[in-house]
Parts: sequence; structure tokens; C-alpha cells
Amino acid sequence: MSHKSPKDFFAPLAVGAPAPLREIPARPSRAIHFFDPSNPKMAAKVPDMVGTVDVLLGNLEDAVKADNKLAARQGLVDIAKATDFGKTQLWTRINSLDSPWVLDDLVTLVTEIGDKLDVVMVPKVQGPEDIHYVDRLLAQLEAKGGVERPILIHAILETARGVANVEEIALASPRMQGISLGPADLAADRKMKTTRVGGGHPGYLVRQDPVDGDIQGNRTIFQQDLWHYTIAKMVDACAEAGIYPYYGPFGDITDVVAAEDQFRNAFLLGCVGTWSLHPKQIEIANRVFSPSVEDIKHARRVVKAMGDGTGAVMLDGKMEDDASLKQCLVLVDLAEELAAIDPKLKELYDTIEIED
Ligand SMILES: CC(C)(COP(=O)(O)OP(=O)(O)OC[C@H]1O[C@@H](n2cnc3c(N)ncnc32)[C@H](O)[C@@H]1OP(=O)(O)O)[C@@H](O)C(=O)NCCC(=O)NCCSC(=O)C[C@](C)(O)C(=O)O
Ligand SMILES: [Mg+2]
Repeated sequence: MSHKSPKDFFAPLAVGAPAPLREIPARPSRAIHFFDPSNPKMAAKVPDMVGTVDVLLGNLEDAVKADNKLAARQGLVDIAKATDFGKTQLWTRINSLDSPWVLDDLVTLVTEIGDKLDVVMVPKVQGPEDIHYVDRLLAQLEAKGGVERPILIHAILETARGVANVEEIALASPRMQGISLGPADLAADRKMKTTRVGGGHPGYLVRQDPVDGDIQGNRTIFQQDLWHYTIAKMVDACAEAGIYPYYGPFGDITDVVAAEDQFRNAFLLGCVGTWSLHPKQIEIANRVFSPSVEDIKHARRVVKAMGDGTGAVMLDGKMEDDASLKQCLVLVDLAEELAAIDPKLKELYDTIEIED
């Protein structure tokens, strides 16, 4: 296998394309809100959603009817041209690389609205070769369209081969911004026997041992997380590459409680955000992926108690040291990033008083 030199890795892939970024900026992206630009009712809501959600994503792939593919592409161009997105990011999900639409998706979007598009989400990524293809094409189109900053790439992990190659995918290009779980396609590709879009399954469980040998007796069951292995693997791949992991879709729109649980599991495991498929999932995602007041209060106390950041101290009967401080700094840094774009959170975090 041939490797690129570090020098070439950070060189533009087309004459006239912008230089790749050395680091992917930590822009808040708690909810990536999906809309179908060919659906007039949804499209009409998008301008008013600016500022209420970190990312608005014009979806062109699955969930858009085949007959509406061209209308969705054009609808996204029209919305992007007519809207000032402020601090809200604009992403798209293009059609899959083996589809008849994807080439025109990329050509049209980059040349028409490349200056407004922050991230291109690529579905069903199988390996680094898929990222290399999009990488070169984006560079050519950026050069053609005079785009001045590189458009980033986000991969969806939704095939068994993609999961097997996740580390290589994460490291495939300096454009890689992050990776999301695609639980529905992944389940089908793996031949899992589920029929839901993300979330748990009541049959996937561990049962308490029989009490006094009574097998038929009342035994507590603990439902397990079907996605733990994949999310953990994705989080490690993203952390190694310096990019951002995301949960993905939770299809039971009415079950806001289980959606919140799934999102929180992902947050605790290292994800920075999730998808929102319906307006009511935005508030859940924004809340879950923002550190709580209690977390920030505790984190700031540890930072204060640790002084120069070395050694060990006792706080409330617990040992704190260099490593627990680093965990606290993850939360403190995230709170600062979020406060910079969310005035309500800034106010909330600013009013926290730290005890000794
Ligand atoms: C579920 C659906 C059909 C329910 O749509 P509905 O109209 O029946 O729902 P509603 O509750 O009646 O909607 C209330 C209002 O909100 C609007 N609305 C509703 N949703 C949105 C939205 N997203 N953005 C903006 N507005 C929205 C809707 O138009 C309506 O407007 P109205 O009050 O004027 O009548 C609809 O919400 C929807 O189509 N959401 C997006 C679905 C989507 O993008 N799916 C693809 C991502 S998941 C995926 O692909 C899997 C993956 C990763 O690939 C893999 O695991 O393999
Ligand atoms: Mg899918």
C-alpha cells in the first residue's frame, strides 16, 4: 500500500482549490437537523429555524422520493441562496456514490452554493477510497467555483465494511469532519433482525439469575444497547483522527424519552451531537449535548482545586488528579464553545457560583 507524505496530505488536490485545514474547528453541532428541500412545508420552515439549531442539513438521499431528487437539489440551492445562516451551519447529505444523482449533486451544489456549504455528508461509506473520490472531486469543483475555504466531509457508518474500515475512513483526508452512525442501513447490511431506525429492542437483554432456583419467578431484565460496540469503535476512530463523532437518527419521533436516553448514552461515550428528524427532537439534542449546570459546577471546582493542574487533592471524599482534571476540562471547554453561540447557555453558565 502506498502512503501519502504528510506534505502531500495537506496540499490541495486541484490547482486553485483552497488549502486543506490542519485542524477541524470545534463548531457546535449538537443537532444536525434534516429537512427535505423538495417538501414545500418543510422548506418553508427552514429560514425560521436559523439560530435555533446548530446545523441545518438539506437531505438529498434516502427519505427523498426518487421522483423528487432533482427538485430537492434545486430546492436546496434556492434556500441556500436566499437565506443568511449566521452562525448556523449548512450541510447536505448527497446521494450515495453508486446512485445516478450524486455526480450532479456535487457539481451543482459546489458550483452554485459552495461558499455557503460547510459540510457534505456522504452516505454508505465503505472505505477510504470513497472519501478519496469525493475529496478530489470537491477540490476540482471548489477550484472551478472559486470557493475560498475547503468544504468538509462527514461519513455515515452504515455498512459492515464501513465499520470494519472506520479508522481508515476517519484518517482518509484532512477534509474529514466527522462520522455518524446509520443504524437502519447498518442493521440491514449486517442482517440484524431489527426493524427500527436506531434505539433499543426489548428482546436484546440480560436477565437476572433465578432467585432460589425459581426459573419462572420474577427476574429483573436489563435491556442492552444494540449500538454500544459500533458507537464506541466510531468514537475511538474519530478521537484518533481529531474529528467528531455523532449518534445519528432516532426514528421513533413520539418516544421523546427513549430518544433522550439514546442521545445521552452517545454524549457520555464521547459523541458531540446527534441528528434531528423532526422539529421536536432539536430541543432534546440541544439539552442533552450541552453540559449540565451540575457538571460545569463540579468541573470548575476541580479546576480551581487543582491549581497548577498537577498532583492529587481530596474533594468531597473523592480523589482528583491530573487525569480527572483533564476530563473536567473537556466539559469546561465544551461549555465555552457552546456559550459562544448560545446566549441562553452563556447566561446559565455565567451564573454558576463555585464553592470551595
Ligand atoms: C418523519 C416525518 C415524515 C414526519 O412528518 P409529518 O409531517 O408527518 O410530521 P408532523 O408531526 O405532522 O409535522 C409537524 C409539522 O412539522 C413539519 N416538519 C416535520 N418534520 C420536519 C423537519 N424535519 N423539518 C422541518 N419541518 C418539519 C411538518 O411539515 C409539519 O408542518 P405543518 O405544521 O406546517 O403541517 C418528517 O418529520 C420527516 O420526513 N423527517 C425527516 C426524515 C429524514 O430526513 N429521514 C432521513 C434521515 S434518517 C436515515 O436516513 C437513516 C440512515 C441514517 O440513513 C440509516 O440509519 O440508514
Ligand atoms: Mg441510511
